[in-house]
Amino acid sequence: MSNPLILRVRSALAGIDNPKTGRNIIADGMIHGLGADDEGRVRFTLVFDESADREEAEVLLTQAKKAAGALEGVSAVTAVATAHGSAKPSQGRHSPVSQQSRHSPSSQQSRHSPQATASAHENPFGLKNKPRVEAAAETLSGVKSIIAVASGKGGVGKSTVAANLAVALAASGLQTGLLDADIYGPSAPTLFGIKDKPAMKDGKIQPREAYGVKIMSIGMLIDPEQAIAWRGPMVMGAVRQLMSDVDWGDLDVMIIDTPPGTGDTHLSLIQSKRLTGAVIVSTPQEMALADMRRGVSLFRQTETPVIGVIENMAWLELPGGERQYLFGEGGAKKAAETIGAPFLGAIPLYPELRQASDDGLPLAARDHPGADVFKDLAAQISKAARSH
Ligand SMILES: Nc1ncnc2c1ncn2[C@@H]1O[C@H](COP(=O)(O)OP(=O)(O)OP(=O)(O)O)[C@@H](O)[C@H]1O
Repeated sequence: MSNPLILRVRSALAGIDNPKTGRNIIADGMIHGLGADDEGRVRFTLVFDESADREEAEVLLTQAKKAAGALEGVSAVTAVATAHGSAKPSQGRHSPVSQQSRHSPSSQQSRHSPQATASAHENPFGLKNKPRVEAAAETLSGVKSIIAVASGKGGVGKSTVAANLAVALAASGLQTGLLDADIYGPSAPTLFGIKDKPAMKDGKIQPREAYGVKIMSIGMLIDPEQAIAWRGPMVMGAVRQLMSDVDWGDLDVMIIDTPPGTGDTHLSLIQSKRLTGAVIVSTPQEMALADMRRGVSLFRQTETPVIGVIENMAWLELPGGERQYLFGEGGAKKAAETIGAPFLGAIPLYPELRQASDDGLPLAARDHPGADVFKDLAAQISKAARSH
């Protein structure tokens, strides 16, 4: 989901320290949904802990906006600060730092109770009114297995992995769909080079098709900036409509790219009772691992099988063939063993993967060693999906 401008913004933001941890805000994983369009309009969300105070959030937000806005080629910056929910499954992941009542019982209730679907916000795409998420999922009767790709933390490459897995699954002969439900930072349009809006036919949204994968992204339906402030009922409505208003037809497997963390999207998917299982993507370093454990725990608590853990950006291969472990060696594998989740494999850091993603040409569809890595992961996932 990045382009050269995004990379420059990332490095400018990496110059801003979080006084609480002494690390920069990129290293702390606080920047989510970073995007930029051809006109140089940049957007991102700055995600804080629930414990962060409002003043501190506003200072960092101002600094971040200023740093991005000062870059050549940036015409506008839209950024908001949100609070990161705790890992408790009864809470959503994001709530605005500025919102006074974010812990109030009524806001908890409205997030996840079935009655929440009766909210006026339940129809975010402005389509016809729909029943609850469980019922919406019934319209996916032609879809044999549904796999959520999740990560505890942002920026670990979850969307890149989800997209390439979908391409590899399709290449293996399976009818495959990719539902990009990463509400706060949809990437599928960039990863597949899809620019235009999807067509409607007989009242249903038609998924796009690329590399044999049927693709629908929330980013094809709305401007991601609109979704930044969405909470429980809106998110639930969006997930429901991505399931029931899209003409998915018959699929062997549907991959769902979820937002980082554990929040309303995950709960909506779990409530749909259609998840075959979840795959967790993590980088090797400790901070990402702590979040990964929380993700695994949410799925386990709700009896959603954890198909396994994928370690991304595991190492960089040097020209002489040596491996450089930039984020530590084998951390995700060890963590998977500790928590008793299968380890599916490691994906190295491929500079070409980032380029391929920016160019809208998934690496899994190319003649590249990375394509074999995704092929192997896809084979394990489809085998596991058949057994669940
Ligand atoms: N194995 C890899 N090698 C090189 N670059 C990678 C790799 N995996 C991901 N990337 C790059 O890292 C960046 C972040 O990846 P991506 O957007 O998939 O992460 P994410 O976890 O989905 O992020 P978000 O939290 O914003 O949803 C992108 O520029 C992507 O191209």
